[in-house]
Amino acid sequence: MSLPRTCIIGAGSSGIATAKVLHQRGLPFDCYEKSDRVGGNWVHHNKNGMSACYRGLYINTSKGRMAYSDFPMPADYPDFPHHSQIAAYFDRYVDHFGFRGSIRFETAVERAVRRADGRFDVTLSSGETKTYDALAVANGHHWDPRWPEPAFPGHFDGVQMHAHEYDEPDAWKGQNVLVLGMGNSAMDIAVEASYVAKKTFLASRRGAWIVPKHMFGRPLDTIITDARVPFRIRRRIGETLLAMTAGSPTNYGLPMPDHRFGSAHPTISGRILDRLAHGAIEYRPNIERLEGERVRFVDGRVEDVDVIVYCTGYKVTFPFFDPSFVSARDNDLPLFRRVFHPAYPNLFFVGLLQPLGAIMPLAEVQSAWIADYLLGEYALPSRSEMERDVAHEREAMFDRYVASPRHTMQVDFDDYLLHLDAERARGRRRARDLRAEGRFAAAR
Ligand SMILES: NC(=O)C1=CN([C@@H]2O[C@H](COP(=O)(O)OP(=O)(O)OC[C@H]3O[C@@H](n4cnc5c(N)ncnc54)[C@H](OP(=O)(O)O)[C@@H]3O)[C@@H](O)[C@H]2O)C=CC1
Repeated sequence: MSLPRTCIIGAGSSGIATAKVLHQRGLPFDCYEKSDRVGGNWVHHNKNGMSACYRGLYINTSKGRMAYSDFPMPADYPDFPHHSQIAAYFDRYVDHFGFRGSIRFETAVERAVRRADGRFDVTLSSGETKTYDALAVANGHHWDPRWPEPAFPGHFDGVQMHAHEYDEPDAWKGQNVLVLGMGNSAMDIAVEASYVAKKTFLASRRGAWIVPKHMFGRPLDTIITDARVPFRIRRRIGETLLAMTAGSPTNYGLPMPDHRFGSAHPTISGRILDRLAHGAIEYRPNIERLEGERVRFVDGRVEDVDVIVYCTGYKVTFPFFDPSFVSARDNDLPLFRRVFHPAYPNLFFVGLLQPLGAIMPLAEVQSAWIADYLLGEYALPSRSEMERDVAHEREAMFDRYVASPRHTMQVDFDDYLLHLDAERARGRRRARDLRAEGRFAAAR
């Protein structure tokens, strides 16, 4: 039997992980990338127009935690590398494993349609249409800006921009800048603004537990990670450590979060608390309305503002699918262990998750799992079993996390790896049993 041929959409950090695994395991594939180079979000001024990378971007997960398992980051890289180092690392990864020739650059997938026989017709920006046995979607989820919905009432005479457009703060010299949001974009942009702007305001609709990049001289993401320790214990340790170091967010003029530590995507910044403590950034609650050159906040205060930067997150979008086939309303796309679509077993999503940790090593293991499946070494559970598993996982996630479109695909890094390992082993046993019963082909 000939091996199935896969189309990989995107050569960012997830797409190249899939390409590398399929390449190494002898599975045929083509990877399409809109840009002229690999690296996706980590390529500053990426030609594909999709990168959210700004000049001063440093990753907030440590290099040991974000590297692929068999390709460490250079020893002379700092703990939290600059985007240029990360993009160079991805480039070297592709050349080291020798699969650049299977990536077609400056070629976008414009349409992907599942045929009656289950295969995919993929239409490219070149005008060609090619047919594939399987489709791996790795088009990223930090490129389609989410603006406040509904927009704030009133009108604003200054500049309004989304974090996705932000590059550097130089033009804000002498201006009043308002940064909205409590995620990592807001932290970085408010800090950068605070060095040049006349005044920098940070506003949000809820508080956050802001964690530093280091603790005890070690990257924070290497501490309290053991998946064998129950989450409630890890959470308590995290809360205790935070209380002993930064203390209450209210010490910095920030609101008390309406949730416990670990119930929101982590906000990581080694600098924001200092800038708040220096008075270089002032906190405000959410915007109530825009009033020309001023902004009114929900606590009734009004400030003169020249620039508003909406750091309000991103939409999960698949422009190549008909929305009636697959779409993620409010960023929600239920998937079996964040990879397999229960209704379409030859449709995979890679890196479509928000870990407490880095995506890259998870994308690598997801790809190995996909390769197991394509090679017939792994058999999926039945559709109803997958749906039950998905429902169970979602219930736990929605129970733990603050209700928000940013919390629809959260995973704990180490727990996820552990669970995926266990599922791969279960699927190998299923494949063996089905093969013994002579039913394996039907299952695929
Ligand atoms: N240095 C690094 O490595 C960086 C990494 N990142 C990563 O990129 C991803 C995206 O981060 P980011 O861009 O910060 O987006 P996030 O989705 O993480 O955060 C969006 C923020 O905007 C708020 N928000 C959304 N809609 C509204 C609204 N209508 N009114 C008021 N507030 C609103 C959210 O509040 P609520 O919680 O209430 O929904 C939240 O505080 C994350 O994975 C992040 O970790 C980003 C920047 C730097």
